[in-house]
Formats: sequence, C-alpha cells, structure tokens
Amino acid sequence: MTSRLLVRTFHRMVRKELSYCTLAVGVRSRRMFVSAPRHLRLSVTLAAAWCRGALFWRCSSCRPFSSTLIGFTKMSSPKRICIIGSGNWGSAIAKIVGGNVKKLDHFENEVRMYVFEEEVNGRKLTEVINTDHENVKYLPGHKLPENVVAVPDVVDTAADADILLFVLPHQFIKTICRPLVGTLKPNAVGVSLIKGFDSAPGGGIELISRVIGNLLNIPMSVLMGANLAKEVADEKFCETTIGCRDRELARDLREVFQTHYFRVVVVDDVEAVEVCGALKNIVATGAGFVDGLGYGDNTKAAIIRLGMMEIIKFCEVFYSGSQLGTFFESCGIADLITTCYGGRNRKVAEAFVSSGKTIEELEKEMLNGQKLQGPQTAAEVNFMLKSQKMEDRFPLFTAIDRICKGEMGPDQMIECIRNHPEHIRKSHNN
Ligand SMILES: NC(=O)C1=CN([C@@H]2O[C@H](COP(=O)(O)OP(=O)(O)OC[C@H]3O[C@@H](n4cnc5c(N)ncnc54)[C@H](O)[C@@H]3O)[C@@H](O)[C@H]2O)C=CC1
Ligand SMILES: O=C(CO)COP(=O)(O)O
Repeated sequence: MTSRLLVRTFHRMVRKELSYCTLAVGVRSRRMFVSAPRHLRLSVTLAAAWCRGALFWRCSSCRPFSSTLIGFTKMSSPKRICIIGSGNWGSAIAKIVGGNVKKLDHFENEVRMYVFEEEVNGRKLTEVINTDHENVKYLPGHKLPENVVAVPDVVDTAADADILLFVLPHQFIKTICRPLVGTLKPNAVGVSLIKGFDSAPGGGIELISRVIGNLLNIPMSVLMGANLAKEVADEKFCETTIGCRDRELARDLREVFQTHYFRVVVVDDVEAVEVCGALKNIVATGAGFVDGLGYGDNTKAAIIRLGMMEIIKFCEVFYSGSQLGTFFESCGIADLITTCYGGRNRKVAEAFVSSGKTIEELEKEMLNGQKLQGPQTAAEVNFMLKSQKMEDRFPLFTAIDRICKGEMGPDQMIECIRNHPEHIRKSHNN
C-alpha cells in the first residue's frame, strides 16, 4: 500500500515536470527503496537517471519537499548570482556570467550588478547600462547580456543572491560591504575577484576575501588569473584560476565562469591564489619603472623573475602550506607576465618615470575613473614588512613602495636589487 502511494506520488511529480525534484540519497531512503517491490525499484532507477548530475552532488543543498517520509526531496530553487562591482573587470565578468547563466537552468536568468552611480554624458550610468546594455564608461564597445541588470543600491543587488561575486577596486570594499551586514540570504557564498590586501590593525595585512568573509559571515572563494579585462571582453583566449575548497561549489563556479575562451582551473590552495593576484600588481609597477627608464627586456625579465621569487617567499613566510604548483597556474606566473606587459599598473608607472607627475595625477589623467591597485598594495605590504622588520628579505617590493612614495628615484631600484637575497642564496649554494 505504502509502496503504491510512493510510486503514484513519484509519477505525478515526474508528469508535472518538477525538474528540480530528485531522490533523497540519504542512507535511510536508499534502504527503503532497496526493500521495495520491483516496479518501485524501476521507478527509482529511472528517476536517478533522469536527475543525473543532480543526484550525487546537488543533494547537500536540498530542502525537504513536502514529506521526507516518501523519499523525495526538492532541490533548492535556481541559484541567483549577483555581481558587486561594475568597473573594467566587473563589466567583463558580467558579460561572461550573464551569458552563461542564460544557458543553465539551475541558475536564475537575472544577474544583478551593483553600479556605483555616476552621471555619464548627462545620464545615470545604471540607466545607460539597462537601456543600451553597455558600460560606456568602464568597458566601452562591449555589449552586456540583457539579463545583466544594473542596480545602484548594493543591498537590493545582493538581496536573495546565493552567490555573490565581489569585483571592486580593493580600496572600496569595506565601505561597499558594510550595508550588506545582516541582509544576505542564509547559506550565501562569495567569490572575490579583487586583487589587493587590506591593512589589519597592529601593522598587519588581511586578505580581501577574509575581510569580506568576516564582515558578512559567508564562506569565500577567489578567482584570479592572467585576465586583462579588455582582452577577456574581446573573447581572446585565456586561462583563470579559481581557489575553492568546496567541491560542489567549485562545479557551480566552473559552470558560471567557463567559456570557450575563458578556461577555468580550480585549485584548493585558496590563499596562495589570492596572494599571487595581489602581489603581482606591485611587481607590474616595478616593470613600468623599468620601461620608463628605457632599460630593456632583460632588465624587465629580471624584475619579473625576482618578483616571482618574492611572491613565493611571501607565501612561504606568511601563508605556509602554499603549494609550489599554484605559482605555475594562471594566477601565478601568467598573471605576472601579462600585467608586466599589458596592465594599467605598468602603464601608469612608466608614465610616472617619464612625466615626473604623481601617481595620483596620472591615475586621474590616464585611466578615466579606473583605479590602480599596485602602489596602494605596495604601501600596505611594506607597512607590514616594516613592522615585522622584514624589508631586507623583500627588497623589490620595498624599493617599489619607496619609489611610489617619492622617497627614492626610480633609477635607484636596480641598486636595491643588485644584491638580492636570491643571488646571495644561490652563490652560497655554489
Ligand atoms: N581591469 C582588469 O583588467 C582586471 C582587474 N582585476 C581586479 O578587479 C578589481 C576591480 O577592478 P575593475 O573592475 O577593473 O575596476 P576599475 O579599475 O575599472 O574601477 C572602477 C570602478 O570603481 C568604482 N568606484 C569608483 N569610485 C568608487 C567609490 N568611491 N566607491 C565604490 N566604487 C567606486 C567605479 O564605479 C567603477 O565601477 C581590482 O581589484 C582589480 O585588480 C582583476 C583582473 C583584471
Ligand atoms: O589583473 C590584471 C590582469 O590580470 C589587470 O592588471 P592591471 O590592474 O595592472 O591592469
């Protein structure tokens, strides 16, 4: 009798095409089905095949549907993604995410994007994005999918979101996140695409993902890579690295981000992924100084190599447990190279040497509202190195910070790294 009821209920659910229904895979329910008559077992098998993919890894997020006694559960409703930020990278990633979720029925079609409101040619930027589907200020020349909706209020943007993508210049993160405290959906998770650190009390630094995670009380993953926004928006092939420890979430994130031109590799070395993304902006500033001084490609290669060694050393000292392989992912060596050749930090640092203007002046003149991360990250990192008396172990980072602050001339950078600890260590080994 009970088994007939089960079969009837199951068939009714299938007929109604409740595509988010699947079977409970708990031990209890499995035992119940095994002991059921054959016609029921057939139904169970069909259901499992019908829900392939969902059955094995979507179930941890299931909510009971009507009664768990009958062994069915309902998958949580389609997941909603929002994007907190809409600059150059924020808009490029909105193009990818908006395009992908349209094809995925377990994600909501609408992707809200928080836009720091401003007027562009007498119109509100949100209005421009929502009518013309283009962020004319920060990513001109690229259409955004129509399901990307610009919202000027951050709380409205994030309301009901299951996955929040944070992609703002790091200097604004706390101000933008504070209104979100206590407003997020339970079980919401975050992904930081932000490259930078925050200053921590007592002379330290904090990973941006931790700042967000602690403030909003949500688990955080990161996405970093050799991803110059304009090239990504032009759909030129590149790779990216997601740092994520939750396998189920990692699958979702891969679906949300990956395209034929944007290939995702997921690793679980989350801190190292984020540290690479933050520190390479300092090195790119140094590469810009080299370009401004006209020193040539060999010198720039030395800056890139020593920069990579300092990034690895930084992880060894402050984030022990980092894996060497992570530095060979897109977030490591690849991002370092692309930023040292094609990034904004490099470009402004080159002009700093050749023009004699300040970095702040050049940022305003050259970037049309986009923001530099390198000089500020150099200051944050060196504040920490100084307080720990470790500046001599990171002479490149230290020299770049001093140049940005006007404490020494760009031409002195090479003097500071001529006897780099890497050279001395190798000489001693010989
Ligand atoms: N642009 C790129 O090629 C890439 C950038 N990133 C990283 O992504 C993060 C975000 O960078 P982008 O999207 O390029 O931003 P962006 O450099 O284009 O910055 C402009 C954004 O900042 C916003 N903004 C300006 N003043 C603000 C304020 N007072 N409060 C809040 N927001 C304000 C603007 O509205 C705009 O959305 C950074 O950490 C960057 O390092 C990562 C990969 C590539
Ligand atoms: O992070 C970037 C590319 O991966 C962009 O670097 P810039 O901020 O120097 O343009």
